[in-house]
Amino acid sequence: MSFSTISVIGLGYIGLPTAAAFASRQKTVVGIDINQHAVDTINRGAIHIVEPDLDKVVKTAVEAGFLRASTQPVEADAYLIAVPTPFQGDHEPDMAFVKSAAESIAPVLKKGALVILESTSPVGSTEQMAEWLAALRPDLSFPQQAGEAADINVAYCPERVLPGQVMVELIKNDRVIGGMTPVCSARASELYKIFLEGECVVTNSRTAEMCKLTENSFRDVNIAFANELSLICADQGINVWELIRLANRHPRVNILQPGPGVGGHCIAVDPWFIVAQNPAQARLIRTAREVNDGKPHWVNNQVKAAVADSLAESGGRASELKIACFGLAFKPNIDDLRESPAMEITRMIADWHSGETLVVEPNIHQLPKKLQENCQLVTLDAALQQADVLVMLVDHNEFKAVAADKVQQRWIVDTKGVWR
Ligand SMILES: NC(=O)C1=CN([C@@H]2O[C@H](COP(=O)(O)OP(=O)(O)OC[C@H]3O[C@@H](n4cnc5c(N)ncnc54)[C@H](O)[C@@H]3O)[C@@H](O)[C@H]2O)C=CC1
Ligand SMILES: CC(=O)N[C@@H]1[C@@H](OP(=O)(O)OP(=O)(O)OC[C@H]2O[C@@H](n3ccc(=O)[nH]c3=O)[C@H](O)[C@@H]2O)O[C@H](C(=O)O)[C@@H](O)[C@@H]1O
Repeated sequence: MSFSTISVIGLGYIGLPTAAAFASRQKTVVGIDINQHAVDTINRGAIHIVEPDLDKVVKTAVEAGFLRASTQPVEADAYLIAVPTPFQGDHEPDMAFVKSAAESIAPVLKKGALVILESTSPVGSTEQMAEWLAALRPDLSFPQQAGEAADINVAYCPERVLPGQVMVELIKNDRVIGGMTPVCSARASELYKIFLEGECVVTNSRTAEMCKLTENSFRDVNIAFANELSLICADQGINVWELIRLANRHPRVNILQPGPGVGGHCIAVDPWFIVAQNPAQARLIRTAREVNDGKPHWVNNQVKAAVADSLAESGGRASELKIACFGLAFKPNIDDLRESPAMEITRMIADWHSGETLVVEPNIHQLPKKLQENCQLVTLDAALQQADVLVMLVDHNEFKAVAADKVQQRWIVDTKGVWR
């Protein structure tokens, strides 16, 4: 059965680009979201999130009548679920959004439909989702009971696009396709081939779930290695950036970059899904999370030490000393402040520092609420002129463009090796 109507459930950073990609290939796409503002914005041909080039694709698709958004699920040939999968409590996966998305489409499911879970999920989630659907639709057969002959096909197809490059990677990346049966995989591959230039690589749903978690855990563990090195080097009086540059000259060594910690809502979250399901085995993955989560506290202590040294030297008062934090985003050259270690560090500093805390973030126009009370958003030049202690948190291009010899301050805590 071909796909005339495709419905994407959850129109955020993943769902909206995916919906727009199908619509740009002249498929009728109905995007569903519980957020009325998102739905209204999309129906106006605009977007409610920041991602390069997404606005143009959405505008064209909406104007051409291929994409519309709604809060009400509709009958479709294929459903792609891209709702949040955060953690709760002691880093346990929270599957409530996936459950309610499944419950919302169950009444409109028709024989022959394909349901794909795209949300990053613990192993076994796709089978669980199929159970939820089956319980609500006893009139239809599902792969867990009927195998290849099922009325409904179900697959897990994780997304691996890099924020900031979504519109390119969505089309070009290879895609892991984890069907609950080979027929489910074949239909899911057929669906993605509508816009995909990368390859569809077929496996089962549990392996596909683990594959997504593995990719992000691999990166987290490798960043933790770099972050651990930065702590060791600080104690040993070694420049960690030079050290990594030298070590990476080895043909089989490729160390990532240390920083203020790991941010965003994926790499700092997904490894916990492996730990939650495999607490005894996932020792390295847990430790990597702890190393990366510990880095903001270490940076905060470095800033405290720099302030103490600066005051000891100048004999000045803490309340007269200005600290400038450079960058708030969770990584360079974006405006996304969610789960950002730079934000966390700035907030910690502003909490204990009795003098002014200046913030430079070229990608925003207003400080987030949490910082409005005791921080001040200033320009790069103003911060460089006024501050006594500099804290480099994000290697935005604007900061890298400032030559190190133009930075006069003696007290610099540089988590990205930009000026030190
Ligand atoms: N953002 C990223 O870079 C990547 C995210 N992922 C994964 O994709 C999934 C979605 O992430 P994002 O798009 O970033 O989240 P998001 O928060 O940007 O968007 C999720 C959307 O789902 C909507 N929603 C929540 N419950 C709903 C329901 N029951 N029915 C309809 N809509 C509902 C929300 O209102 C929101 O608009 C997560 O599992 C995430 O881990 C995977 C790869 C990359
Ligand atoms: C394995 C992998 O590269 N996963 C990607 C990742 O996107 P995300 O933007 O979160 O990743 P990122 O660029 O590594 O940044 C994560 C965090 O790690 C930090 N970071 C990154 C690289 C590095 O050498 N050092 C470092 O400290 C960044 O500053 C940031 O705070 O997670 C995405 C996701 O799953 O949401 C995934 O789709 C992307 O492909």
